[in-house]
This record gives sequence, C-alpha cells and structure tokens, in this order.
Amino acid sequence: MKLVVRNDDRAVAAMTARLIADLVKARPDCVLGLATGRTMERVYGELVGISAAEGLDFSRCRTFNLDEYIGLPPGSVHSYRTYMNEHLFSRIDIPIGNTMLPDGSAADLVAEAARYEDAIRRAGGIDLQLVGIGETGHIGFNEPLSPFTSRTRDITLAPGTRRQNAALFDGDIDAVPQRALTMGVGTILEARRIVLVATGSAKASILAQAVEGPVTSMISATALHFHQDTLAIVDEDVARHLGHRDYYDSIFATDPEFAPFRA
Ligand SMILES: N[C@@H]1[C@@H](O)[C@H](O)[C@@H](COP(=O)(O)O)O[C@@H]1O
Repeated sequence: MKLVVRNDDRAVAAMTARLIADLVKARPDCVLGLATGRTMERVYGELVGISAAEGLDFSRCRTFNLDEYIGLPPGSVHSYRTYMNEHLFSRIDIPIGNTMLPDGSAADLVAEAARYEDAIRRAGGIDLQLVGIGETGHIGFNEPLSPFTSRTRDITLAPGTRRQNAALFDGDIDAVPQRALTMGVGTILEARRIVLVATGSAKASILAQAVEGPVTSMISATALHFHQDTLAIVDEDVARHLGHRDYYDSIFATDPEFAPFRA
C-alpha cells in the first residue's frame, strides 16, 4: 500500500479524479470499479468537471459498482443505481449499457451474484477499483466477518452501517435496507489497482486501524494489505490518528508517481 495525505476533502477528490481521468485517456476501453457514498460524490463532481474541460471520452469504458441494496423498489431514489446515474453516468458520455451494478431486486440473488462475477470476468477484470471505507471498516458492504476470499454475495448490513447511511435516507434508519448485494473482498482484491478514498474526522479511528492495525477479517479494509497496488488517498482530518505520518509525507514527496501532484 501507498498512502498520501492531502490537505482537505477537495484535494483528495481532485487527485482521485485526476488518476481516473488519466487512466481513461491512456486506455479508453478501461474497466472501472466504482463506489458510492458521500465521499465519492466529491470525486465524481471533480471527474465530471475534468471530463467537461478536457473532453474525456468514456464511450468505450465499462464500469462495475461495488454494491447495491436489496429490496428497494425499482427506480428508488435511494438505490445506488439512481445515485450513480445522478452523480456520474448522466453527466459524462458513457453509454448506460456499459454501466453495471448488482441487481438488488433480482428474484434469485445467488444467480445474480454469479452473473455479476461472470460479467466482471468477461470484461477482462477491473483496471481500477475505487473503494471508500465504512465506519465498521467495510469495503463495499463487506461487514466484519467477511472472509478475505469472499465473492459477490448477499449480506446483512451491520447496525452501524445502517446508522451511517441513514443520512442518505432522510435520516430514517428504518428506511435503510437490512441487506445488500456486494462484491466480495476476494472480488475486490482481483482489481489490478485499488484506490481507497477516506476523508473526515469521523473515520480517523477506523482508518488508523485499517492501515496500521493488525490484519483481521473484523475490519475488511485490512485485506488491502494483500494487494500489490493499493493507493490510499486521505485528508488531514481522517489522518489524525496515523502513527507513521512522517513516512507517508516522504512517500508523497519522493515517489515519482506523485510528481504531477507536488507542483
Ligand atoms: N457501501 C458503501 C461503501 O462502499 C462506502 O465506502 C461507504 C462510505 O460512505 P461515505 O462516503 O458516505 O462515508 O458507504 C456505503 O456503506
């Protein structure tokens, strides 16, 4: 893992969006793994801005989202499909048929999970997977106890996750579904590159455990230590409990990959 600390959530979003934009320019047929949540809203806002300013061509790009709630009515404003359409897909020139999310309304969730895994495989795998981190340490919706070898499957959400995500359901925790379909930890680890984005003081403790604590399936994000190419981009607020800050600053100051961001 590499970790860089930027000043604030805006700088984190700008750097993340720039990495995605550069990938799309270099490989217009790339496969992107996408995530949802408030952190990603800023990332997609920046990406939409770059796309408009630089004329990014997403027409051959394909995307796979990490997860989707189970049991929401089709077209629900709370679904991750609606979130993605609103924040990104309707604002760039990607054909909607190239954008994939697991179908949380499928009658047969086991078959749907297998179909999703197969679609990722047939696309040639994911080039860059964005992940956020939940307050339970989840990536995707891989709650504590998720095996590191897990694949796309249905899962029960932790009460803390439902509380955290209630803000997106007008504050009504009872409206947050109990279950979701999510890529597994093992699915995520097969992406060629993973970019973890975390901001805000509320996640400072879980980020420190995820990055510097022992590897454990009680905190799914610690599985990222088994991946060859994970970059964590975080802001000052979320970085406050990290113990090796001077080293992370050295990474940013010296790694050639970050030269364009040092100017
Ligand atoms: N399933 C998503 C996660 O993939 C995301 O990382 C998390 C963080 O959300 P936020 O950015 O709103 O803190 O939200 C949801 O739980």
